[in-house]
Amino acid sequence: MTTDTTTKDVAPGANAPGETVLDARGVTMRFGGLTAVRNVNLTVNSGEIVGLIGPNGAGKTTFFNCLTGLYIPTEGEVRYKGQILPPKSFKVTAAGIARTFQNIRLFANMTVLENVLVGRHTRTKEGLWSALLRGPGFHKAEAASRERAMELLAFVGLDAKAEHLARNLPYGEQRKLEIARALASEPGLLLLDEPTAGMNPQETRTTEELVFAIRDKGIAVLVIEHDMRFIFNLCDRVAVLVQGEKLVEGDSATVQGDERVVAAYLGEPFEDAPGQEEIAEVEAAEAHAEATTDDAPGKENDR
Ligand SMILES: Nc1ncnc2c1ncn2[C@@H]1O[C@H](COP(=O)(O)OP(=O)(O)OP(=O)(O)O)[C@@H](O)[C@H]1O
Repeated sequence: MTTDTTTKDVAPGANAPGETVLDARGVTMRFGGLTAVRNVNLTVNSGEIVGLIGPNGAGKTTFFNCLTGLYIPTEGEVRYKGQILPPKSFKVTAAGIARTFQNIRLFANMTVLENVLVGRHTRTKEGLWSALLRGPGFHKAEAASRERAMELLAFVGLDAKAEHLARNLPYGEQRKLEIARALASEPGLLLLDEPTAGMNPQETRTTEELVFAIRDKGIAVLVIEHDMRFIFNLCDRVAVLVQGEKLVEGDSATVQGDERVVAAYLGEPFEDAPGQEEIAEVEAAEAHAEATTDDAPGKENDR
Protein backbone atom coordinates (compact mmCIF):
# COMPACT_ATOMS: atom_id res chain seq x y z
CA MET A 1 0.00 0.00 0.00
CA THR A 2 1.30 3.45 -0.85
CA THR A 3 0.22 6.35 1.22
CA ASP A 4 0.63 9.62 -0.65
CA THR A 5 1.97 11.75 2.17
CA THR A 6 4.03 14.02 -0.02
CA THR A 7 1.16 16.33 -0.99
CA LYS A 8 1.58 19.51 1.02
CA ASP A 9 -1.34 21.47 -0.37
CA VAL A 10 -3.77 22.97 2.07
CA ALA A 11 -7.11 21.35 2.91
CA PRO A 12 -10.35 23.34 2.38
CA GLY A 13 -11.03 23.40 6.16
CA ALA A 14 -7.45 24.41 7.03
CA ASN A 15 -6.84 26.66 10.03
CA ALA A 16 -5.14 30.02 10.11
CA PRO A 17 -1.66 29.90 11.72
CA GLY A 18 -1.74 30.64 15.44
CA GLU A 19 -5.49 30.07 15.72
CA THR A 20 -6.95 28.29 18.77
CA VAL A 21 -8.97 25.59 17.08
CA LEU A 22 -10.43 23.81 20.10
CA ASP A 23 -10.94 25.29 23.53
CA ALA A 24 -12.60 22.98 26.06
CA ARG A 25 -13.06 24.53 29.50
CA GLY A 26 -14.13 22.87 32.71
CA VAL A 27 -15.69 19.91 30.93
CA THR A 28 -17.41 17.55 33.36
CA MET A 29 -19.53 14.55 32.39
CA ARG A 30 -21.53 12.60 34.94
CA PHE A 31 -23.51 9.43 34.40
CA GLY A 32 -25.75 9.22 37.46
CA GLY A 33 -23.36 8.94 40.39
CA LEU A 34 -20.28 8.33 38.22
CA THR A 35 -18.14 11.29 37.17
CA ALA A 36 -16.44 10.02 34.02
CA VAL A 37 -14.78 13.38 33.20
CA ARG A 38 -14.08 16.03 35.79
CA ASN A 39 -13.29 19.67 35.09
CA VAL A 40 -11.01 19.04 32.09
CA ASN A 41 -9.47 21.96 30.19
CA LEU A 42 -7.81 21.31 26.86
CA THR A 43 -6.86 23.42 23.87
CA VAL A 44 -5.69 22.39 20.43
CA ASN A 45 -4.02 25.04 18.30
CA SER A 46 -3.57 25.34 14.59
CA GLY A 47 -0.74 23.13 13.33
CA GLU A 48 -0.77 20.88 16.39
CA ILE A 49 -1.12 17.18 16.98
CA VAL A 50 -2.25 16.67 20.57
CA GLY A 51 -2.43 13.28 22.28
CA LEU A 52 -4.87 12.18 24.96
CA ILE A 53 -3.73 9.18 26.93
CA GLY A 54 -4.73 7.41 30.12
CA PRO A 55 -5.52 3.96 31.50
CA ASN A 56 -8.69 2.07 30.50
CA GLY A 57 -11.81 3.79 31.81
CA ALA A 58 -9.99 7.11 32.37
CA GLY A 59 -12.69 9.03 30.48
CA LYS A 60 -10.94 9.65 27.15
CA THR A 61 -13.76 8.52 24.85
CA THR A 62 -16.34 10.24 27.06
CA PHE A 63 -14.35 13.47 26.67
CA PHE A 64 -14.29 12.97 22.86
CA ASN A 65 -18.03 12.44 22.94
CA CYS A 66 -18.40 15.76 24.78
CA LEU A 67 -16.39 17.47 22.04
CA THR A 68 -18.44 16.05 19.19
CA GLY A 69 -21.97 16.66 20.41
CA LEU A 70 -22.64 13.00 21.18
CA TYR A 71 -22.87 13.96 24.85
CA ILE A 72 -23.84 17.33 26.28
CA PRO A 73 -21.33 17.94 29.09
CA THR A 74 -22.89 18.19 32.54
CA GLU A 75 -20.70 21.26 33.10
CA GLY A 76 -18.25 23.30 31.06
CA GLU A 77 -18.15 24.53 27.49
CA VAL A 78 -16.47 23.61 24.25
CA ARG A 79 -15.55 26.19 21.63
CA TYR A 80 -14.43 25.55 18.08
CA LYS A 81 -12.62 28.57 16.61
CA GLY A 82 -14.25 30.76 19.25
CA GLN A 83 -17.82 29.55 18.77
CA ILE A 84 -19.63 27.41 21.33
CA LEU A 85 -20.44 24.10 19.69
CA PRO A 86 -24.02 23.13 18.97
CA PRO A 87 -25.18 20.06 20.95
CA LYS A 88 -25.79 17.83 17.90
CA SER A 89 -23.24 15.59 16.18
CA PHE A 90 -24.14 16.56 12.61
CA LYS A 91 -23.94 20.26 13.47
CA VAL A 92 -20.54 19.75 15.08
CA THR A 93 -19.37 18.00 11.91
CA ALA A 94 -20.74 20.83 9.79
CA ALA A 95 -18.92 23.33 12.05
CA GLY A 96 -15.61 21.60 11.25
CA ILE A 97 -14.87 18.77 13.71
CA ALA A 98 -14.66 15.24 12.32
CA ARG A 99 -13.89 12.04 14.16
CA THR A 100 -13.23 8.34 13.87
CA PHE A 101 -14.45 5.78 16.38
CA GLN A 102 -12.72 3.22 18.58
CA ASN A 103 -14.90 0.52 17.00
CA ILE A 104 -14.87 0.89 13.23
CA ARG A 105 -18.18 2.25 11.97
CA LEU A 106 -18.10 1.84 8.21
CA PHE A 107 -21.00 0.95 5.94
CA ALA A 108 -19.74 -2.59 5.39
CA ASN A 109 -21.84 -3.35 2.31
CA MET A 110 -21.07 -0.10 0.53
CA THR A 111 -17.99 0.45 -1.59
CA VAL A 112 -14.92 2.25 -0.35
CA LEU A 113 -15.79 5.25 -2.56
CA GLU A 114 -19.42 5.31 -1.39
CA ASN A 115 -18.28 5.39 2.23
CA VAL A 116 -16.26 8.52 1.53
CA LEU A 117 -19.14 10.08 -0.43
CA VAL A 118 -21.38 9.58 2.61
CA GLY A 119 -18.82 11.53 4.62
CA ARG A 120 -19.23 14.47 2.23
CA HIS A 121 -22.92 15.06 2.84
CA THR A 122 -22.31 17.99 5.20
CA ARG A 123 -20.38 19.74 2.43
CA THR A 124 -22.78 19.05 -0.43
CA LYS A 125 -24.97 22.03 -1.18
CA GLU A 126 -27.41 20.22 -3.46
CA GLY A 127 -30.76 19.77 -1.74
CA LEU A 128 -33.19 16.86 -1.62
CA TRP A 129 -35.25 17.95 -4.67
CA SER A 130 -32.20 18.42 -6.79
CA ALA A 131 -31.01 14.95 -5.79
CA LEU A 132 -34.40 13.37 -6.51
CA LEU A 133 -34.86 15.10 -9.85
CA ARG A 134 -31.22 14.56 -10.74
CA GLY A 135 -30.99 17.90 -12.53
CA PRO A 136 -27.78 19.41 -14.01
CA GLY A 137 -26.86 20.98 -10.63
CA PHE A 138 -26.98 17.59 -9.00
CA HIS A 139 -24.81 15.91 -11.63
CA LYS A 140 -22.21 18.67 -11.42
CA ALA A 141 -22.10 18.50 -7.63
CA GLU A 142 -21.95 14.71 -7.72
CA ALA A 143 -19.00 14.75 -10.14
CA ALA A 144 -17.14 17.26 -7.92
CA SER A 145 -17.86 15.15 -4.85
CA ARG A 146 -16.55 12.01 -6.53
CA GLU A 147 -13.42 13.79 -7.63
CA ARG A 148 -12.76 15.03 -4.09
CA ALA A 149 -13.53 11.58 -2.63
CA MET A 150 -11.02 9.99 -5.02
CA GLU A 151 -8.40 12.58 -4.02
CA LEU A 152 -8.93 11.66 -0.38
CA LEU A 153 -8.70 7.95 -1.16
CA ALA A 154 -5.40 8.60 -2.96
CA PHE A 155 -4.24 10.57 0.06
CA VAL A 156 -4.78 7.61 2.41
CA GLY A 157 -3.52 5.10 -0.20
CA LEU A 158 -6.85 3.44 -1.03
CA ASP A 159 -7.70 4.83 -4.48
CA ALA A 160 -6.97 1.51 -6.18
CA LYS A 161 -9.64 -0.10 -3.99
CA ALA A 162 -12.37 2.50 -4.55
CA GLU A 163 -14.84 -0.05 -5.91
CA HIS A 164 -14.16 -2.76 -3.31
CA LEU A 165 -16.75 -3.41 -0.64
CA ALA A 166 -15.63 -1.88 2.66
CA ARG A 167 -16.11 -5.18 4.47
CA ASN A 168 -13.54 -6.87 2.22
CA LEU A 169 -10.71 -4.51 3.21
CA PRO A 170 -8.13 -5.74 5.69
CA TYR A 171 -8.55 -4.26 9.15
CA GLY A 172 -5.77 -1.66 8.86
CA GLU A 173 -7.23 -0.35 5.58
CA GLN A 174 -10.69 -0.11 7.13
CA ARG A 175 -9.19 2.22 9.74
CA LYS A 176 -7.66 4.34 6.95
CA LEU A 177 -10.98 4.43 5.14
CA GLU A 178 -12.56 5.78 8.33
CA ILE A 179 -9.98 8.55 8.30
CA ALA A 180 -10.71 9.34 4.62
CA ARG A 181 -14.43 9.45 5.39
CA ALA A 182 -13.82 11.82 8.31
CA LEU A 183 -11.65 14.04 6.08
CA ALA A 184 -14.46 14.14 3.51
CA SER A 185 -16.36 16.61 5.73
CA GLU A 186 -13.39 19.01 5.22
CA PRO A 187 -12.68 19.48 8.94
CA GLY A 188 -10.38 21.93 10.68
CA LEU A 189 -9.99 19.48 13.57
CA LEU A 190 -9.79 15.71 13.32
CA LEU A 191 -10.36 13.53 16.40
CA LEU A 192 -8.92 10.03 16.15
CA ASP A 193 -10.02 7.45 18.72
CA GLU A 194 -7.39 4.69 18.83
CA PRO A 195 -6.46 4.84 15.12
CA THR A 196 -3.86 2.06 15.35
CA ALA A 197 -5.86 -0.42 17.45
CA GLY A 198 -5.36 -3.88 15.94
CA MET A 199 -2.70 -2.72 13.47
CA ASN A 200 0.65 -4.39 12.88
CA PRO A 201 3.84 -2.30 13.35
CA GLN A 202 4.09 -1.56 9.61
CA GLU A 203 0.49 -0.30 9.45
CA THR A 204 1.06 1.75 12.61
CA ARG A 205 4.06 3.43 10.97
CA THR A 206 2.09 4.36 7.83
CA THR A 207 -0.71 5.71 10.05
CA GLU A 208 1.85 7.85 11.82
CA GLU A 209 2.98 9.26 8.45
CA LEU A 210 -0.64 9.80 7.48
CA VAL A 211 -1.36 11.83 10.63
CA PHE A 212 1.69 14.01 10.00
CA ALA A 213 0.48 14.55 6.43
CA ILE A 214 -2.98 15.56 7.71
CA ARG A 215 -1.35 18.08 10.04
CA ASP A 216 0.72 19.39 7.13
CA LYS A 217 -2.49 20.10 5.23
CA GLY A 218 -3.51 22.54 7.98
CA ILE A 219 -5.84 20.26 9.95
CA ALA A 220 -5.30 20.11 13.71
CA VAL A 221 -5.42 16.62 15.25
CA LEU A 222 -6.43 15.30 18.67
CA VAL A 223 -5.67 11.62 19.09
CA ILE A 224 -6.47 8.99 21.73
CA GLU A 225 -4.12 6.02 21.64
CA HIS A 226 -2.77 3.33 23.93
CA ASP A 227 0.36 2.81 21.82
CA MET A 228 2.77 5.08 23.70
CA ARG A 229 5.50 4.90 21.08
CA PHE A 230 3.04 6.15 18.47
CA ILE A 231 1.85 8.96 20.76
CA PHE A 232 5.27 10.17 21.85
CA ASN A 233 6.65 10.09 18.27
CA LEU A 234 3.69 11.96 16.90
CA CYS A 235 2.41 14.54 19.33
CA ASP A 236 3.46 18.11 19.99
CA ARG A 237 1.63 17.95 23.30
CA VAL A 238 0.18 15.12 25.37
CA ALA A 239 -2.51 15.32 28.07
CA VAL A 240 -2.94 12.47 30.55
CA LEU A 241 -6.35 11.63 31.96
CA VAL A 242 -6.63 9.49 35.07
CA GLN A 243 -9.95 8.74 36.72
CA GLY A 244 -11.60 11.49 34.67
CA GLU A 245 -9.14 14.22 35.65
CA LYS A 246 -6.27 15.73 33.73
CA LEU A 247 -3.18 14.65 35.63
CA VAL A 248 -0.38 16.09 33.48
CA GLU A 249 -0.02 17.95 30.20
CA GLY A 250 3.16 18.76 28.32
CA ASP A 251 5.50 17.74 25.54
CA SER A 252 6.44 14.09 25.12
CA ALA A 253 9.61 14.31 27.22
CA THR A 254 7.81 16.01 30.13
CA VAL A 255 4.98 13.50 30.17
CA GLN A 256 7.22 10.46 29.76
CA GLY A 257 9.40 11.61 32.62
CA ASP A 258 6.56 12.32 35.04
CA GLU A 259 6.53 9.69 37.77
CA ARG A 260 2.79 10.18 38.39
CA VAL A 261 2.17 9.08 34.79
CA VAL A 262 4.31 5.99 35.24
CA ALA A 263 2.49 5.23 38.49
CA ALA A 264 -0.93 5.74 36.88
CA TYR A 265 -0.08 3.31 34.09
CA LEU A 266 1.16 0.73 36.58
CA GLY A 267 -2.10 1.16 38.49
CA GLU A 268 -0.41 2.48 41.61
CA PRO A 269 -1.75 5.37 43.66
CA PHE A 270 -0.43 8.65 42.25
CA GLU A 271 -1.50 11.05 44.96
CA ASP A 272 0.50 11.32 48.16
CA ALA A 273 2.74 8.49 47.01
CA PRO A 274 5.13 7.56 49.85
CA GLY A 275 8.72 8.76 49.68
CA GLN A 276 11.82 6.69 50.54
CA GLU A 277 11.63 7.68 54.21
CA GLU A 278 8.03 6.53 54.63
CA ILE A 279 8.81 3.26 52.83
CA ALA A 280 11.79 2.61 55.16
CA GLU A 281 9.60 3.37 58.21
CA VAL A 282 6.88 0.95 57.08
CA GLU A 283 9.44 -1.78 56.32
CA ALA A 284 11.04 -1.35 59.75
CA ALA A 285 7.64 -1.54 61.47
CA GLU A 286 6.74 -4.68 59.49
CA ALA A 287 10.07 -6.34 60.37
CA HIS A 288 9.50 -5.49 64.02
CA ALA A 289 5.95 -6.88 63.97
CA GLU A 290 7.16 -10.10 62.33
CA ALA A 291 9.89 -10.56 64.93
CA THR A 292 7.38 -9.98 67.75
CA THR A 293 4.92 -12.46 66.24
CA ASP A 294 7.65 -15.09 65.86
CA ASP A 295 8.39 -14.80 69.58
CA ALA A 296 4.75 -14.95 70.61
CA PRO A 297 3.42 -18.13 72.20
CA GLY A 298 0.97 -20.22 70.16
CA LYS A 299 2.25 -18.90 66.79
CA GLU A 300 2.25 -22.40 65.29
CA ASN A 301 -1.49 -22.62 65.89
CA ASP A 302 -2.01 -19.38 64.05
CA ARG A 303 -0.58 -20.74 60.85
N1 LIG B 1 -22.86 6.02 28.52
C1 LIG B 1 -22.30 5.72 29.69
N2 LIG B 1 -23.07 5.48 30.79
C2 LIG B 1 -22.50 5.19 31.98
N3 LIG B 1 -21.18 5.13 32.19
C3 LIG B 1 -20.36 5.36 31.15
C4 LIG B 1 -20.87 5.66 29.85
N4 LIG B 1 -19.83 5.84 29.01
C5 LIG B 1 -18.72 5.66 29.74
N5 LIG B 1 -19.04 5.36 31.01
C6 LIG B 1 -18.09 5.11 32.12
O1 LIG B 1 -17.26 6.26 32.19
C7 LIG B 1 -15.92 5.87 32.49
C8 LIG B 1 -14.99 6.36 31.42
O2 LIG B 1 -15.18 5.57 30.25
P1 LIG B 1 -14.48 5.90 28.86
O3 LIG B 1 -14.96 4.91 27.86
O4 LIG B 1 -14.65 7.33 28.53
O5 LIG B 1 -12.95 5.63 29.21
P2 LIG B 1 -11.71 5.51 28.22
O6 LIG B 1 -10.60 6.26 28.86
O7 LIG B 1 -12.10 5.90 26.86
O8 LIG B 1 -11.40 3.95 28.30
P3 LIG B 1 -10.74 2.97 27.19
O9 LIG B 1 -9.30 3.35 27.07
O10 LIG B 1 -10.91 1.62 27.80
O11 LIG B 1 -11.50 3.16 25.93
C9 LIG B 1 -15.93 4.35 32.66
O12 LIG B 1 -16.09 4.08 34.03
C10 LIG B 1 -17.16 3.94 31.89
O13 LIG B 1 -17.70 2.76 32.38
